Parts: sequence; C-alpha cells; structure tokens
Amino acid sequence: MDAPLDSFYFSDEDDNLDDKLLTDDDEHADMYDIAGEKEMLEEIRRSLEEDADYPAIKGPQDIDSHLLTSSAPELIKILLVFSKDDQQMEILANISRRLGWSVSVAKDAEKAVEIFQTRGHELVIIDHRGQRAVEGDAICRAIKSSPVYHSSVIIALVKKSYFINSEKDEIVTLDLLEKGFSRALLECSNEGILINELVGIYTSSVLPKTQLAAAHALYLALDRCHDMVHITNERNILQFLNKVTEKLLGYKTEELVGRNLGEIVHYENFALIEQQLSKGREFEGNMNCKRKNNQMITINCRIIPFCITPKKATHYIYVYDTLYLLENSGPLSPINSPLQSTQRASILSNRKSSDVKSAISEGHRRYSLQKLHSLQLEAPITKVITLLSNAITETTNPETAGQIDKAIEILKTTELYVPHLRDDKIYTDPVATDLVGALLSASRNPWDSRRSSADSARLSHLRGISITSTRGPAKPFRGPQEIMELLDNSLEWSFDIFKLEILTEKRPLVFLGMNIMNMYDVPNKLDCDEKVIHNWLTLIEANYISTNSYHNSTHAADVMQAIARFMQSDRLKQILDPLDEVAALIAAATHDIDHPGRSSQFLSNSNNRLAILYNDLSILESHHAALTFKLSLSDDKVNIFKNLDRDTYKILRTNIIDMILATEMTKHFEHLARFMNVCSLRIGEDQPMEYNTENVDVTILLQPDNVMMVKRMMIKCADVSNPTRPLRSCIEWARRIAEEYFNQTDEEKKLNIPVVMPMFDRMTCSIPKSQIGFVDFIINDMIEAWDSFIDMPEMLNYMRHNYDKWKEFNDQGITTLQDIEKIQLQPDLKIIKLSEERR
Ligand SMILES: Nc1ncnc2c1ncn2[C@@H]1O[C@@H]2COP(=O)(O)O[C@H]2[C@H]1O
Repeated sequence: MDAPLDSFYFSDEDDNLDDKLLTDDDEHADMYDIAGEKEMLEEIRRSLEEDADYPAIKGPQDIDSHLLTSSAPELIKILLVFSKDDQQMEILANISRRLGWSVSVAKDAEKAVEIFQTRGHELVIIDHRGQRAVEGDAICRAIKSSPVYHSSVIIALVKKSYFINSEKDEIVTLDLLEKGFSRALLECSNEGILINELVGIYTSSVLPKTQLAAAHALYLALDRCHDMVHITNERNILQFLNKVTEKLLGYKTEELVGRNLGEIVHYENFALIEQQLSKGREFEGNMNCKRKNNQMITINCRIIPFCITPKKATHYIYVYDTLYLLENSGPLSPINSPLQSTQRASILSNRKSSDVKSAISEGHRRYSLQKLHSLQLEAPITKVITLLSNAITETTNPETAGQIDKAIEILKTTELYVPHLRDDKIYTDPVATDLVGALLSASRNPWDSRRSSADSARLSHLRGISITSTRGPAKPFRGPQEIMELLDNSLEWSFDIFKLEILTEKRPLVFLGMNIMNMYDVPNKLDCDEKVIHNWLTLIEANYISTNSYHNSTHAADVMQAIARFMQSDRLKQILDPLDEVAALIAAATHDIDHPGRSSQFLSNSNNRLAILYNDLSILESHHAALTFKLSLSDDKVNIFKNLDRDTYKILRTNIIDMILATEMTKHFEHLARFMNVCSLRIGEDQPMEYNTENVDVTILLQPDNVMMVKRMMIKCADVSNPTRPLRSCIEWARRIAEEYFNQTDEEKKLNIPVVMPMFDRMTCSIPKSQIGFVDFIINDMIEAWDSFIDMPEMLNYMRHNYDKWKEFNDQGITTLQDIEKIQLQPDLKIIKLSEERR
C-alpha cells in the first residue's frame, strides 16, 4: 500500500453534479499536450516572482492570486485519464494549468500507459465514476505495472455517491487502495474547491513522494561516496550500511543489517561515546573495525546523533574517513570490490573510463578557473595556478590536462608541505597503523599553522654573528676513571649510552653533557663558567622524570650525543656557525624535559593542565621549551645565558625553541618534505636516495631559512635515531618505548578515556612489528635523506641490519616484552660493529 487514503466531501450545493457532468460527451482528442503551455508557465513564474503573499483560495477568482506566491506548488506533470472529454476533465485540466502544471490527457489504458512511459507523471487522475470504475481499475493496474512507474500518486475520480451509498460498515476506500489508487477525489464542478483539493493532494501526497525519490537518490549517493557510513538506531542496531562497508570490511550488507554495531566496531570506551551522543553532541575518534577475516583496521570516525522526534536521538550516523584507504587498493584487493567497477563511471555509464576521467578533469578545470578569476588578491601561488591553467588549451592531450589539473588541485591545498603517506605504504598491520596514526596525526588542529617565512626572517641576522669571549679554552671535564674512558668515545655512533647510564647511576646527561659542551667549547661561547654549565645540566637532568622508561635523561643524553656526532660532519661544519652549534646542543639536552611519559593526545584527553595551558597545541613541546627557559633563568647559578648580550640571547632563544618545537611528530613529514625539496633529494625508483650535490648551491643552504631547516632536521633525526644504533641499544630503546606506550594504554583504560593506540596493549602487541612499522613509515626516508646529506653510512647500515633482525624476530614468533627481555639475555646476540663503509 502506498499511502493512507484521504477523501473529502462536497458541500450541499454540488449535490446534483454527477449527472450533469456525465452527460457531457465529446469523442475527439484522445490526448493533447497543451499548446502555448510554455508561454503560460513563463507568465505564471513571472507573477510568482512579483508577489510573495500566499492567500487562501476561496474560489476561482482567487486562483490567480494564489499563484502569485513564492511557495506555490512546483511544476509537476499531471495525467488525466478520461474516456470522454467531459466538463469535469476540462475543469481539472484548466486548474492544473493554472497551477503551472503540465497536463496530458489520455482516453484509454493503452494511450495512458504510452504517455505515462514517456513523461513519468507525478500525478495521475483516472475517471472512476460509475461504469467506468472497472476500466479505471485496469488503467491503474497498467500504469503501476509500467516499468517507469516509481512513485506517482494515482487518484480515482469518483462520484459523490461513491461514499454515500456504501453499506454502513463498508470502508470503500480500502477497496480503492487495494486496487492501487492512493486516494479518491470526488467529482466537483467548483474550481475553487477543486484547486484547493489539488493543492492538498500535492502537499500531502505528491511532495512526500518526490522527497522520497530524492531520498532514494541519496542512498545511491551514499553507496557511491568514499566514506563508510553506518546508521544505527539508538540501541546501536545497524539499520543501514553503505556499499563501502562491503569493500572495506568484507561483509555483505545483509550479513550486518540488524546486528549490533559493537560486533564489528570496537571502541575502548563506548560509554563515553554514549554520554556524548545522549547530550546531542557529535563524537569523533579512532574506531577499530573488525573485517570479516578478523583483521582489524583503525579508522577515524565521526558519530552524529540524529533525532526524528525532538529531544532524544533516534539514530546514530557513523561516518568513517576512509577515502585514503579506498584510494589504495593494496591489501583490500582480494575482497570483491563493487566500488572499483562502478566508481564515478556509473554516473556516465556509457562512457569509457578515460572519457569519464577527462570529463571530470575538464569540469574541475573550469571550476578552478572560475574560482581563480573571482579572487581579488593575487598571491604568487595564484599566479602559478593561473599559468598552469592557461597552459591547458583545447588541443592539450587529455592525459597532460589531467596531470596539470591534479597539480593545480594540489597547489590549491593550504598544507602544501604536509605529505600524505605513499600508496604503497598504507595498510600494513594494525600495530603500525596505530603507531603512525598516533604519531603523525594525533594533535593536528584545524588551525594548525606552519611558521611563516616572516618568522624565519627574524632569524636572518643570526648568520655571521660570532660570540666574543674573554675566556681561554675550556678545561677537559674530569670524572671517575671508567666514565672518562667511556666518554673518550663520546663522538662515536656506537657509543654505549646504557653503559653510561649505569656508570653514572642514571645521571648520563650531566656527564656526557659536560664532556660534549667542553668539546664544543660552549663555556667560552656562552662566556660562562664551566661550573654554571655543570649546575645547569644538573638542574635540567633533575627535571627529567627518571621513572619514565623511555623519556628520561638517558634519552636526552642520547639525542645530545647524536647531535654532537652529526656536527662532526663536513657538511654541517660548513653550514652551522658557533651559535647554531650551541643552540643545537642546548635544545638536545632539554628537548623532552619533564616529559610525563604520556603523549600530548593523552594530556588533551585527560584535560591535563598543560593541555589547558597550551590550548591542545604542541602541548608537550611547548612545555619542554617553556620550562627550559624558566629553569635556566631562575637563578644566576644556573643561568647559562646570563652574560650574553640581548640580541645574541634572543637569537639563541629563538633557535632553541624552534628546534624543540620541531621534534613534534605531527609535523614530521612537513619538515621532511621541505628538507628534501631544498636539498634536491629524490627517492629513486628501486634505488637509494641521492643527494644531488652538484645541483645544490651551498649559498642556498646558507640562507637563514634553510639553515634553520637543517637544524630542525638534525634534531629530528637525533630524536628518533634509536633504530639506527647498534642492535643491542636498538632493542633496548624499543623495549623502553613499548613499555611506556603500554603504561599509557593501561592508564587510559583505567581513566576511561580514549585509548590513543589500542594496539599497544602489553598482552597482545608485537614489538618487532611495531619497530618494522616505525622504520617503514616514519624514519626510513628521513634517515636515508640525512645520510645522503651528511654522509653517515653507519646510521643507515645499522638501521638496515636491525630491520632485518626485527623481521627475523617476528618470524620466530617473538612479540611481547618478556620475549624481548629473553633475547636481551642471550650473550650470543650478535653485536656487530658495522663499518662506515656503505653496505
Ligand atoms: N623505536 C621506536 N619505536 C616506536 N616509536 C618510537 C621509537 N622511537 C621513538 N618513537 C616515537 O617517536 C617519537 C618522537 O618524539 P617523542 O620523543 O616525543 O616520542 C617518540 C616516540 O613516540
């Protein structure tokens, strides 16, 4: 059944109408499309624009004024099926036209179906009076069984006596409904009454059906869009899933509808989601979706509560951000993929895919140009886009045009230096996905801004400044014998930081720090007593949290040692001036000071005071930088900056802060992309990355912006260099970071806050897999680039050797912390000192 049947009754004055109307008999014109219809519609539309009032229609005299409204029924097509052109039909045709509708008339079933098939009328009125009822039923059936029938409203025009003469309890309308009519319309010669009726029918029956048809189109759009969408009721029972679900999760829609969403989508704290949704608020977070083959994928998802009735949500709409997964067909390809075949091309189904591509590309181009030309301001990037756009002419081959369009689209994004993961790098195992997701996108903010070149300009006067000192060369730092012997190798890449940690009873930063500061002549450069530097290092080390397994002062010392080693390279000696070196060493020593052993995202999720203080922006890095200066300036005994003139101090401070902030991993690829661009580094196909020394002008590298960029890259590489150290150190760092991640996960569960990296669960996480993922996704390209730049093959050699070892461990089924600790006990764990030769 289509819709409830309504009917209405005539007033007394129309009592004798039946017979009057039925006496009219006209044999001609079985069908006509109204002549002059267009002109008339134009006229009506014009009048609609002139008057916005919407008076009630009381009689024919009001019809025109009714049409002078902005909310009159829109243009629809009406089909009148009357075997004879009687007066009733004339009236209906007449008022339909006045309403601005397009009128067709047919005399019999065959003609009615024929016209209906070509025009697809939204409204059909069939003469159902008296003896014509039987034929009327047949016409209704015929129209309904027509292949183009979709959601038209079919009305039976009945005699007034149709209702009056029925038996007491007989509901005659049911009879009509069963035959396929939507409702009855009583014959009537009063135009005022009829036009009100038609408007009523339009509003109550035709309009909802056209809206329903639009809803069907929306379903199609949902199936063709790239986001995965799930709709549940308020008890989380799945009501609707779009087709992307089949592709991504591997289930058929029928297998999931009616099931509880919790069976396939896991979130650590559903109670939190419900709490948000019940307040009518949207929720966003990483959901773990279980595919049919039990593999888990972590996908960012927005949940929107939807209320049919006011106050309480009746449905929840889950929209998963899956475009990037779908664009990469990699590991999903084994799954039957309906999208791949129908994607986009379905709209233009008769065209070859290349045609489709170029049509879309052409559309985009025109749109881009329109947008571009409407811009009042012309920035350099706008000029570039205009040049590129103009390069496409009618004769440009479609492939080239497509590539230029793509380039234009990329240039139009605001985050030009935020690369996306390469297609071949998406979708390994969930541990890697978790780690990458948390490190790279954790606290990205909508208004996240890159520091501008104006900021860099502030540093431009840094070049060329030398620090004058009244002091002689610094005395070598002295300490217990064994420590001193170890520190003799403090510039070697294989330096054993963990041995130093033990020998110094967890004070490696003071010992190594003093050694390196003296080596780089920092007391002289800062014009400050060695004792002040010692005090300062002691204070800084004391402000690292020694109970953190990873982010403690040993990590700070390790990063400082890496930087000291990097700065021995000819390349950096060429680029960095003395103040740069001092800034780099100070930044290394302090870059994680007071790290709580939890990520910025954790602090944000737990409403930590630091998250509040820094508005969720670079929370940890801002804290490290701020605390560094707060402590350093707190007392003359520790103030290593005390004797610097104002300008030098400002420059040093800016540099230190910049380097500490550069360690924020959410900006990782942004920094890397800039570095690779400036240094002409290319990732060759199947070949190691090459530093194109011939093409890079050193004077370009010496530009203040680029020196800053090199320093950022230097501290970044040092910060995550642990997988490039000798195997035993590499394993110990991996164990320590895993332990810290696990502690965070434990605490998140305890506090009932979102679990940032659910895969880092101490019971289930594979540490080798996490390391393979970390190298593959985060550091490999950067270390290759850095090695090419400063020529340090030992880093790369260790990284590759360790990587192979993690793969071996993985193959041996080694996963947990306990497994790793067992390996560490093996004395025969081959510790190779890799040569500096290229492997
Ligand atoms: N070996 C590793 N495995 C996984 N993650 C790491 C490893 N080394 C460093 N990291 C991550 O990289 C991040 C770099 O910045 P942070 O020191 O703040 O925190 C560090 C860790 O989250």
